[in-house]
Amino acid sequence: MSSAAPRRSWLTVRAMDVVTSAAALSLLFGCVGLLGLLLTLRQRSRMKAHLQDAVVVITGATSGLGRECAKVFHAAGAKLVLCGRNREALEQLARELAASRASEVRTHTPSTVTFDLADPGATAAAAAEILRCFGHVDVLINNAGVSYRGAVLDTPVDVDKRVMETNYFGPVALTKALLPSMVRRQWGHVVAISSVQGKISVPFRSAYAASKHATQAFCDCLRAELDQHGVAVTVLSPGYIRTNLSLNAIAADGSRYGVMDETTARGRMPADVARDVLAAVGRRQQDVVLAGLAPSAAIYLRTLAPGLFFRLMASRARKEQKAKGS
Ligand SMILES: NC(=O)C1=CN([C@@H]2O[C@H](COP(=O)(O)OP(=O)(O)OC[C@H]3O[C@@H](n4cnc5c(N)ncnc54)[C@H](OP(=O)(O)O)[C@@H]3O)[C@@H](O)[C@H]2O)C=CC1
Ligand SMILES: CCCCCCCCCCCCCCCC(=O)OCC(=O)COP(=O)(O)O
Repeated sequence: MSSAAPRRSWLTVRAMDVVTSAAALSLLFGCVGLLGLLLTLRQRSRMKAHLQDAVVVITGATSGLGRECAKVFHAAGAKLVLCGRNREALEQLARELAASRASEVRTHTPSTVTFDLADPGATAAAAAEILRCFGHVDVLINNAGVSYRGAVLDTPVDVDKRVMETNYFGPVALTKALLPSMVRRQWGHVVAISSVQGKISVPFRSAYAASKHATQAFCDCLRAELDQHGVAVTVLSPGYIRTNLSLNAIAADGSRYGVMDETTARGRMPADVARDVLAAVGRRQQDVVLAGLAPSAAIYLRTLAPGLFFRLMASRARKEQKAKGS
């Protein structure tokens, strides 16, 4: 007599195995997808919570990237302290932002603090004034900066110092003046608007590239030291942006360069870069390059094949020198 239990063929058993495995895999992928979605949603809501009502200080808010950062952080609900040298331009921007109704979130009337980052005597008083605006600082965005155009051979060291004062020593002094209050609260965020030229140096930008490399190095040390105090550090390294940077650049003889370079004119719109800055700050990212393929590849080339990178830069220097001569 044969058994009552139905006998399954080998093929049926394999097919059932495959179906079971596929179902398990789908469930697994589904769970991973759902987890990813939940994490993204949590990150977004944290990002919003992080910036809503956060006190955000922006240096160099009078023009270019700083001005656009002011707009996007204001629209995200941040309490802004706008810094710069031109009081009237800062107050005008604060009035414009206060009057704008382009946000769904609760917004705040910005405060302004006027000071020159290149004046070492001004920083302590400026930091105290910044702290008085809203009582503390959550995010310091060191954005103000000046570029430089010239050959090392033609440039007196005074010019190097001026660039370093604005791009490096000023922001370092301001950061140090605001850090104790962040450490006391075990919360804060220092952001540096560096440049692709903080990672690679291109000819005829010695003072500028040096100031941005110094910024990167300072921030990398700062990040390591302040992690234990709840203070985050973000270095953003943009490529060319369509601003007044080249117009305002310091020439080798110390004068204003005063030319809108083609590279600058063809750069990204500052409003787009500002949105990337907002996202990186919201996520408390550590190091972000905001540049296209060629500059990003050049950064890797500098590390992986330095000899080749240096040859390319030397040839670029010869070409530029020749073009200037003709
Ligand atoms: N444009 C570009 O291609 C790129 C720019 N960056 C960086 O972006 C940042 C912003 O520059 P960007 O918007 O392009 O250029 P802008 O020249 O348009 O803006 C520079 C800002 O810095 C301020 N500033 C300059 N010197 C001082 C100082 N001594 N004290 C206080 N504030 C000062 C200016 O204020 P004031 O009105 O008083 O002059 C201005 O608000 C800079 O750090 C720059 O290096 C990085 C990569 C590419
Ligand atoms: C494996 C292939 C590698 C290809 C490498 C090609 C090398 C290309 C060189 C690219 C140099 C990019 C320089 C970018 C500079 C830049 O974006 O700077 C941003 C600024 O801060 C602009 O300031 P500036 O005052 O110089 O206008």
